This record gives sequence, C-alpha cells and structure tokens, in this order.
Amino acid sequence: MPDTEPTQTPYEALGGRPVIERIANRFYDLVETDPQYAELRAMHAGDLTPIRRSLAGWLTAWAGGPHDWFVENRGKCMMSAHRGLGVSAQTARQWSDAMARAIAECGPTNTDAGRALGLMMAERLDMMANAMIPHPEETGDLAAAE
Ligand code: HEM
Repeated sequence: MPDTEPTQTPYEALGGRPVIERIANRFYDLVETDPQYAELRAMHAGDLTPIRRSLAGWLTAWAGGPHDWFVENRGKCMMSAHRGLGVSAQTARQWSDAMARAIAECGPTNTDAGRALGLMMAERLDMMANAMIPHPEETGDLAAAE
C-alpha cells in the first residue's frame, strides 16, 4: 500500500458539493440578470430551476465527485446534447464569460492552488463551450465561411 495521501480530486479541492452548487446557481443568476447574457438567456426555458440542478450535478461528476448525474442521465453526452441547440460564437462566449465569473466569485480564492484550479476549470469549460459551436460543414454554411 502506498504510504502517501491519496490525491485530492478537483471536486474535493474545490470544496465539494456546496461550492459546486454555489457556482451553478451564481452562473444562472448572472445569465438571468445581466443583460450582456441576453442572447444566452433567451435560448433557455423560462424556469431555470431544473437546469440549475442539472448543471450542479454534471459539474460534480465532471470534477471527480459522485457520479449520480451520469447514472440518472445514462448515455447522455453533454456535447451531443448541445448539438441541436444552435450554439453560436456569441452565445458560447457569453456562457464561458458567465461561468468564469461564477467560478471566480464562488470557487476557492484563499490559496494559490485554489485560484489556479478555478482558472483551469474555467479554461477547460471554455474549450468545451467553443467545441459546441457547430462547424460550418455541419450547418451547411461552408460556402459562407469561405
Ligand atoms: C462546457 C459547456 C457547457 C456545459 C457544461 C453545459 C451544461 C448544460 C447542462 C448540464 C444542461 C442541462 C442538460 C439536461 O439536464 O438535460 C444544459 C442545457 C442547455 N445548455 Fe448547456 N452547457 C454548456 C454550454 C452551453 C452553451 C455554450 C450554450 C449556449 C450557447 C448552452 C445552452 C444550453 C441550453 C439552451 C440548454 C437547454 C436548457 C433548457 O432547456 O432550458 N450550453 N447545458
């Protein structure tokens, strides 16, 4: 048996479920109230309660916490789930911006490692959001993109 402490998951280093829930709720509070995210808000259902819960569950599993979200949503792929939603460069940027703010406000800020983890999370999520923008080949806009 190794005599070192097991490595913390990002979920644990963040502060676990309470911190993830604060991030998800702050994210949707910003999307709901800040006019700079109006286009992103308009894409969503009127009641954001279910998606607040879903995002917290997904982030929990993604960061290495309990996998309940994946058990409840067996076979669901976050990338495929967004394919038909009409994500654009503008709305992907709004998503990433609101998420970076939510993480900066609610994630760990008291240590360098905590701040670095928050920045890394925001960066990875931004990469995912950008990858959700359909390629011109998928939308049939190839000629327009050339
Ligand atoms: C890393 C990037 C993203 C993550 C982790 C994420 C996460 C989620 C989650 C967990 C759901 C709920 C799925 C469900 O419960 O079935 C969802 C739905 C949705 N997402 Fe995302 N999302 C991301 C990026 C985006 C972007 C870039 C946009 C728009 C530009 C977007 C727009 C939507 C919309 C419109 C819904 C459906 C909401 C509704 O029905 O009210 N998402 N997303």
